[in-house]
Amino acid sequence: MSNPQLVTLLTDQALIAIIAVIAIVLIGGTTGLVISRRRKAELPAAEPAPELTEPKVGDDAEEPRDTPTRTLEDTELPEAGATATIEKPESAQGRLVRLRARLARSQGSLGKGLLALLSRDTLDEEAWEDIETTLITADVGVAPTQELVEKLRTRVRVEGVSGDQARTILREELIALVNPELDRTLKLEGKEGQPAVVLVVGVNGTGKTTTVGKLARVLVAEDKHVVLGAADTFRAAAADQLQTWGERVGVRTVRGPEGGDPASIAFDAVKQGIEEKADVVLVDTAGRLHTKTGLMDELGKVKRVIEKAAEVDEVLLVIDATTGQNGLTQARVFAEVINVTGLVLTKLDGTAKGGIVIAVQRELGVPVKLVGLGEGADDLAPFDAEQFVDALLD
Ligand SMILES: Nc1nc2c(ncn2[C@@H]2O[C@H](COP(=O)(O)OP(=O)(O)OP(=O)(O)O)[C@@H](O)[C@H]2O)c(=O)[nH]1
Repeated sequence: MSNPQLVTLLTDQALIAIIAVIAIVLIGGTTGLVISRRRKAELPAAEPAPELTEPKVGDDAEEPRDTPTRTLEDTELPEAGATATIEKPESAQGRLVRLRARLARSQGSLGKGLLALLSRDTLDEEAWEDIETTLITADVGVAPTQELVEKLRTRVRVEGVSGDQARTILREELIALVNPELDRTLKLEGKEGQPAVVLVVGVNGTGKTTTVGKLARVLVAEDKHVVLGAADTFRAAAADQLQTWGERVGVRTVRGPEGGDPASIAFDAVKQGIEEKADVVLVDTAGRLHTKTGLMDELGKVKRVIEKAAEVDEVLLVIDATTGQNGLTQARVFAEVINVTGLVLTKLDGTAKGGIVIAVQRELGVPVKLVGLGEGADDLAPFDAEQFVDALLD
């Protein structure tokens, strides 16, 4: 093969190879482009970047739910048969045994302190002064303290304090001071087939709503048909709180709009109680103590309006045992504006100053009928003078 022929042949072959390579590259590139276009078309359109703004005070933390929240007024009592969630409250007897230990724990230092002082070998003036101080510190009050010390002195002089004598003397004199003669039963017999009406009053935070809830449980445990009246319209959450207590034991709560007229809610609750042939209507009230006249107007009106439907059988004044003299002063104001028939001392578990039982009864001339010994649902017990003193000395 001559040289020029070889060059022509090479050029033709090279040309064919170059064309083939270009064709492959073109086909491959077009396919890649089509696939990549398709992929792009499948992706959702990019969202526009959100505008970032700083949250302001009052903004909702979440989007509001599109279903409206059910109002509590709509809540009905569970259907008969759907009672699985309804609790069975503890009986009064059961709770007394359990709570006595708690009372002894909180008040033990008072009783034991007194006993130790009284059992000293020599009961000199200093020892008697220490006894007085112990009693005053435990909120027994000045007059009852002096009275008790006088009686103890006389008995120790006459009977001596040997052996168990100190305990016996102290027990008897403390029981006398707490006064076992007082009638502490709750008046729960309504007139002429009507429900008994119990009005619960007291300063904010003393434990009124809790006491109404706990008392409902005591009554339900005694198979009583109870209706609750949420006439504390001052504190927004009070009616919800009461309704929750009621629902737990299958008891209806009559409530009104927030800030509504307490007297009209109390009246509606009593009317509901009459319609349902309830045994007891318990009415929770607000304890605003801004002015004595304001309080008198409000409680007076609640009572008067209820009495258009039924008699008020009990007015229970709730006192926080931890507030000492302050609580006593407030209690005095309530007793001046409404005829209190019984006292409830709450939070006795939170203080060693059980002497307030004695002071407050003396001060108001009204018996302590119930004591609160904890935040638990069944931590309310009927008050009993002997059991109280025994718990002090245990
Ligand atoms: N430790 C203890 N706490 C109690 C007792 N009774 C009530 N409390 C607590 O006291 C607080 C106030 O109780 P509430 O029942 O809300 O008081 P309230 O008097 O109704 O208050 P207002 O509705 O504001 O008038 C709550 O935290 C209760 O759990 C008790 O006997 N012992």
